[in-house]
Amino acid sequence: MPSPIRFFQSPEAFLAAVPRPGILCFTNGCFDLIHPGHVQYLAEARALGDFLVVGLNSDASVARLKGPSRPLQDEAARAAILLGLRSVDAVIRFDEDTPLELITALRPDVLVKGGDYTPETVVGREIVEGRGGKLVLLPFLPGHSTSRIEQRIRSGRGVTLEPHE
Ligand SMILES: Nc1ncnc2c1ncn2[C@@H]1O[C@H](COP(=O)(O)OP(=O)(O)OP(=O)(O)O)[C@@H](O)[C@H]1O
Ligand SMILES: O=P(O)(O)O[C@@H]1O[C@H]([C@H](O)CO)[C@@H](O)[C@H](O)[C@@H]1O
Repeated sequence: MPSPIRFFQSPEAFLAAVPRPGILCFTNGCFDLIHPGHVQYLAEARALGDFLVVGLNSDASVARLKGPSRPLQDEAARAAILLGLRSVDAVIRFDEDTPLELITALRPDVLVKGGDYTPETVVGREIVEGRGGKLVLLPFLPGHSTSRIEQRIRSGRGVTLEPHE
């Protein structure tokens, strides 16, 4: 029996397919090259409720946000890798520059981002808190970023040759 489709192309498709869980947690991002910081924070995000939805930037959205060298993996691949994590229950693609429309439609109980953000820089915080939900910023795992991995690849220098900070 194939696993149920868990990569949705819109919030409407998700809402039509998935009964409202108890506590719905939501986070979003590009998730181009998954690293330990992603894995840790997504596991912690899932533990905040009963269901974790990840809003995933489309390829065009990532390119606008991170530059023409990105994404390094297309949205289908990025979604497949996220859905391979036990902590991720569903992925919803969004093509806009921000997940505001997605968050407005989804009405999550918990909005989650990593510690590289502040409450003032998290899109959707007012929507979620205005409906009685909460924003949670999870600890940032230092030394891990997709950009850093990309830089290593482009420089031809692996971790053993990386200048020590
Ligand atoms: N090291 C980390 N520890 C914890 N959370 C992280 C870490 N890096 C990114 N995140 C979180 O992962 C989500 C997706 O971020 P993103 O895909 O931009 O990762 P990134 O590694 O920062 O990528 P890039 O270097 O391209 O900006 C965001 O919510 C962000 O807060
Ligand atoms: O992967 P990123 O760059 O952490 O994800 C971005 O997050 C932005 C964030 O939600 C702002 O609070 C979002 O606007 C952007 O579209 C990316 O998802």
